[in-house]
Amino acid sequence: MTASVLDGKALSRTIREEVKQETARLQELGIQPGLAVVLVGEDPASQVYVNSKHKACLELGFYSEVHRLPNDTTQEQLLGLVDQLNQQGTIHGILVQLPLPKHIDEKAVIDAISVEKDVDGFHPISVGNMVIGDESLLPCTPAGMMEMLKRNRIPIEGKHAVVIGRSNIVGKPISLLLQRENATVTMCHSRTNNMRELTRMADILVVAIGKAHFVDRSFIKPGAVVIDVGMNRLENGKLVGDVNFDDVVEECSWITPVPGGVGPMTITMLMVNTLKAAKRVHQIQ
Ligand SMILES: Nc1nc2c(c(=O)[nH]1)N[C@@H](CN(C=O)c1ccc(C(=O)N[C@@H](CCC(=O)O)C(=O)O)cc1)CN2
Repeated sequence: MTASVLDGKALSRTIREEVKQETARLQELGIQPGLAVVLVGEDPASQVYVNSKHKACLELGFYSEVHRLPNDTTQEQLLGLVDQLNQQGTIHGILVQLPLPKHIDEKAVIDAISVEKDVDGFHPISVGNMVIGDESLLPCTPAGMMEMLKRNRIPIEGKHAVVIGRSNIVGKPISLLLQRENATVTMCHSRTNNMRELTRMADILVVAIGKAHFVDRSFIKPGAVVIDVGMNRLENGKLVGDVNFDDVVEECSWITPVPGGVGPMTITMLMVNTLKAAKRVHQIQ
């Protein structure tokens, strides 16, 4: 068996086209979705992501503000900017690029973002709403994964999903979203004993552990769907996932590549969330 590849770039193009059309409809009503992205410091990867977010906004017809602050910005200064953006009518979504420099408390900053503008879905109220199944903006990477499964009509209900990794940004939310679709979910992490015994029972395996090529074919149940959220830069500069793609591809039914899988969906779902936030504030269906 050779797996079909879940192409995040192609799906992103489709979804962005949908967002663009919906944005044009809003503009006829005098509404332009607006996103503010805040970057503190000069982390090279973060700069690339922030530029991509700005570019995506312009392509879709959004209003975009990028605030680039120096590395020695104080927490008070950053909270002051978040407060200003919370009040600003042209802004429907606020995203503070992570990671933040060590002297700034990430949680304090996320908590300060108005829930209505929390397009990252990281605010504790957004997380709480997701847990109880109420309407909320979902974290972009897990939301992107769900979209990849659903739009490719990959069955979730009744399936055994195993998630490796328990981060607040990926592992925990994707476990909840899969459970919401009636999967039976097992969570594994760095201290799980006999991890292979669990992963070999997985119909859907999500890997978000942050270790290059951690998963090989010995982890895989034949025919499984494998979603790789890892992004690891090797010394030779190559970007690889947490899954050894070449080793696993003949064992599974579907697989996401790195690059070109889940990654591109992250920024696309940010655009979807910003559009939703704008529609919600203007009470548009
Ligand atoms: N506030 C947030 N910070 C961070 C988030 C987030 O969702 N919210 N996620 C990541 C970074 N990120 C977006 O911010 C992001 C990561 C990866 C990609 C992507 O398209 N990856 C490509 C490869 C890109 C490359 O070559 O480096 C891929 O996988 O194909 C987009 C966005 C952490 N911070």
